[in-house]
Amino acid sequence: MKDASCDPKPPVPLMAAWNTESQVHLIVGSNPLAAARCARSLEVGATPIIIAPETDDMHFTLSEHIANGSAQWISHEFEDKDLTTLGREEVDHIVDLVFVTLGSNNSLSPHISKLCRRLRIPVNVSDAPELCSFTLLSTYSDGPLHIGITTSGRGCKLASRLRREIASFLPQNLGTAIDRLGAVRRRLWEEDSAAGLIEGIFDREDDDSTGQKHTFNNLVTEGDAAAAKTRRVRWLSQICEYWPLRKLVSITDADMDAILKAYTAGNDTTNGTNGLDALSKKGKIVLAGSGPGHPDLLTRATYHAIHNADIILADKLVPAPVLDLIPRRTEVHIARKFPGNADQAQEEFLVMGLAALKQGRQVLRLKQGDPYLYGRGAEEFEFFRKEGYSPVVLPGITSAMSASLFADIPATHRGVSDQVLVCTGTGRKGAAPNPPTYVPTQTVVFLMALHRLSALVESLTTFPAEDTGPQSRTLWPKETPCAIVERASCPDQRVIRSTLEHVCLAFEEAGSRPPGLLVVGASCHVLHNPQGQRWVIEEGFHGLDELRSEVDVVAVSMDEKQ
Ligand SMILES: O=C(O)CCc1c2[nH]c(c1CC(=O)O)Cc1[nH]c(c(CC(=O)O)c1CCC(=O)O)Cc1[nH]c(c(CC(=O)O)c1CCC(=O)O)Cc1[nH]c(c(CCC(=O)O)c1CC(=O)O)C2
Ligand SMILES: C[S@@+](CC[C@H](N)C(=O)[O-])C[C@H]1O[C@@H](n2cnc3c(N)ncnc32)[C@H](O)[C@@H]1O
Repeated sequence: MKDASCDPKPPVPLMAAWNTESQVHLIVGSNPLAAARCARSLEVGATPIIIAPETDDMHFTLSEHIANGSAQWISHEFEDKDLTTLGREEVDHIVDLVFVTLGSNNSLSPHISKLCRRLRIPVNVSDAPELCSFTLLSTYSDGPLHIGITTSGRGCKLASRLRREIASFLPQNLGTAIDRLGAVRRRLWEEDSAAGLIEGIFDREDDDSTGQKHTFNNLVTEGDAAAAKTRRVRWLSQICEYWPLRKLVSITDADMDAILKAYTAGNDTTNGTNGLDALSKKGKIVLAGSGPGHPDLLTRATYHAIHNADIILADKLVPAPVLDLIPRRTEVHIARKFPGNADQAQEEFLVMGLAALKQGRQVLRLKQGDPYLYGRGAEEFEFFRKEGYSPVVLPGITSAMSASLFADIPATHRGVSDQVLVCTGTGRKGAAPNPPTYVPTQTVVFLMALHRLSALVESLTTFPAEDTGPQSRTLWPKETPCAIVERASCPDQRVIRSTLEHVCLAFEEAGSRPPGLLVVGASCHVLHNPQGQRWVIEEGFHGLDELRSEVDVVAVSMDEKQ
């Protein structure tokens, strides 16, 4: 294999998964590698044709495939016309793919590679990356799920190790769960299409920026039965986005039906609890925040509460790695806080929490970030206090402050920013909140803002056309630095650094990766300045995991000293 460090060009990302069913694959050679290629072609539903002269050392599995008719053998040395005569009739007999297994020293290899490229036939030449127009992936499959790994010719053993490691992180039966969710999605799609509802609203909610008001919130006010169906589609996307994989794979058709019917059912709030009020043991409730995403940002108090609870009522945004810390036997419910259903889901949890308390159980109401910051924490506190159960409230690291930190944005910075404002980008019932006035030394953090980013940025930088009277606020200059921070503290954290002028386009091109927030103000460019570029996108954050392994290393070496 060639030393990759000498490659002149860095590898570019790959684009497609390929359906090779019924294709004709030409395999030049009869050695063990040819046998492996032949097996792979058969696995993906293609018909392999072996091109090799009469030989004594035909690999035995090739001989078997030829003998049982699954592969065809043309016993001659490769001829140019093989490429254009042995393929399927429907593609004018041109073969679909060519594997050359003769090695890079054989003069036929570059010749076949050149010919294939001219004929637009994908070609792979073993041990000669420069002669390949494609490389093979090390794949993991589970039903409809296919994960392919390539190191772009740098290390096939490493690729296969990575495949195994990634696969070992995935729960069993993920393929079946994907099938089940796919079937529900299709069903909803068909029902909604029949009702004439769906028009590009599947995963994104920023239609309001284009003025096309068939968004979710509009549907609420219309309140008709058909709108309910459209909402279910969005609920499904949220389940796929937020639920831990472990929970997703254990979901049954009945669970799915229950979730999707919940909207119309309205008062299905008990979820299995039956109000055994008479027990003498008094229940206790803890209301805790779980931090922005990474489990290491939990407080020790919340960690203990997780381990001591009999029942955990977790909000939808509570990060999956935090949910993974919950002991297996603990009863867990995840809020059905899907767009437009927040009040109902909230009510559902209050009823469940109270029922559990009356049974004398330890209840943990787990919220994301900090429980009091846009988390309805105080409402819940009041509710339970009135019922005679005052919660113990535990703070959590809020995304409002930590997301900017993890994106290297200092909320205040001497001479640049001397104040911080945290606000919501979406008001009650989806209303547009009053935009804050421009303060040059302020850092503003907008939560719940990205699904209506364009409208928000517009409101910061321009006055509405009809608003011609005296203005009580100053507009934010379009050159104001800003950043979108998504999935802060998680390995898939993403930061888009830009200015108010370009941020919407950047976000539109990048697509959303919820949850995320917008930070606006001069402090955004203190540590990273895009230097004239319209935007810069930074992917990934592993700081906390790296810290974790260093601590582990120290702990081990201390153990050894003892
Ligand atoms: O008022 C409404 O019914 C919904 C309007 C709406 C809001 N955010 C929004 C929407 C659109 C939507 O959810 O469809 C928009 C909204 N709601 C939410 C998110 C986060 C997400 O789904 O990714 C987002 C943002 C999505 C994005 O920007 O990409 C979810 C949300 N809203 C909220 C909470 C907290 C909670 O319910 O306990 C939660 C988290 C629930 C969970 O983890 O399960 C609460 C919320 N929603 C809202 C506010 C601002 C209220 C105000 O300023 O008066 C507040 C704060 C509050 O009630 O104290 C308004
Ligand atoms: C309803 S608010 C709850 C905030 C939470 N109580 C807190 O203190 O972080 C939800 C919003 O928090 C923000 N958010 C939560 N986690 C985040 C994360 N890891 N990265 C970026 N933004 C996040 C997003 O703006 C999301 O819309």
